[in-house]
Amino acid sequence: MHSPTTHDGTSRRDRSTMRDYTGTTAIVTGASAGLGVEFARALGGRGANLVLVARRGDRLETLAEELRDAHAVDVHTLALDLASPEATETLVAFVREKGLTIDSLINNAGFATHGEFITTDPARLDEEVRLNVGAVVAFTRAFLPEMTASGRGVLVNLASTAAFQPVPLMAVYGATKGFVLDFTHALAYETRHTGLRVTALCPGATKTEFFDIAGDGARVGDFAVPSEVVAVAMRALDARRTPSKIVAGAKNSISSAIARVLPRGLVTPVTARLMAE
Ligand SMILES: NC(=O)C1=CN([C@@H]2O[C@H](COP(=O)(O)OP(=O)(O)OC[C@H]3O[C@@H](n4cnc5c(N)ncnc54)[C@H](OP(=O)(O)O)[C@@H]3O)[C@@H](O)[C@H]2O)C=CC1
Ligand SMILES: N[C@@H](C=O)C(=O)O
Repeated sequence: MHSPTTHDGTSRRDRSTMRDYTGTTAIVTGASAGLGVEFARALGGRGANLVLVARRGDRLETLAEELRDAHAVDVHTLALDLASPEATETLVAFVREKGLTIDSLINNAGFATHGEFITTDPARLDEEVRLNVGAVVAFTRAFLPEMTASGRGVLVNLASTAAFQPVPLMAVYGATKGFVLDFTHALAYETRHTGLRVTALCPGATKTEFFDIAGDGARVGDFAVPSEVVAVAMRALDARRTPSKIVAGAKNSISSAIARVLPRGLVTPVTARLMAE
């Protein structure tokens, strides 16, 4: 993927000054690595208090200290497996116990598996669906009422350029991100009369721990830098009108727009070749 700074779905006329999140509270899932860390830094830098969630609590605490020192915001951390059946109940109980009201939710935690579906560990596929889809739906449902009532925050769901076409060798991952994209478009419409800004962020390959987990074969195109991808998202969230989908990077914007309209019989074998390289 090439420079993500050139396209964020906003016109020059839409651009406005940076939004201030002071006094609001944002949950960032998957805040122990990659894009989640950068979302936490970006929101904390604009004054948001934070609830950081992932399994590696030590990393969350290190980031929390950094953000408290740098921005004087409140940062809570919760070490939790978000693919576990009790994840939603635990997260909601944690938020209520701290007396917090949630204004923003960044549904960022997710992972992929590269390889033939037929030989992939079924337990891993189950976890992938529970995290990439189940947690996104459940957390959104849990916090959407207070987020729409507040009208001061954002709902960002991490989709992917993988959302725009079937992805052989990452069949489950591509389908989960297709779900996230359409789910988010629908929610953006349903909440259009509230102040909540709702968007699906669609990065291409980005230099994070993602490929350590998915396997390097998962990558298509050049790497983007995580902080730049998040900067693209933050700019689109600053705009007077936030689009319900943000594709990071001009090249990705063009290829995803083409992939979306091509017949599946054409785009699927092309994607299969790219994924097998
Ligand atoms: N990097 C890329 O090329 C792209 C990434 N994306 C999407 O962006 C999002 C972030 O990915 P990225 O930052 O790249 O990946 P990373 O692997 O760097 O980070 C993933 C984060 O998710 C957390 N996570 C994973 N599994 C669980 C779990 N079961 N419970 C709680 N937290 C979990 C990890 O924390 P921990 O291990 O501590 O639990 C980590 O904080 C994902 O949804 C991904 O699909 C989309 C397009 C491209
Ligand atoms: N879009 C990335 C994953 O989601 C990739 O290019 O692999």
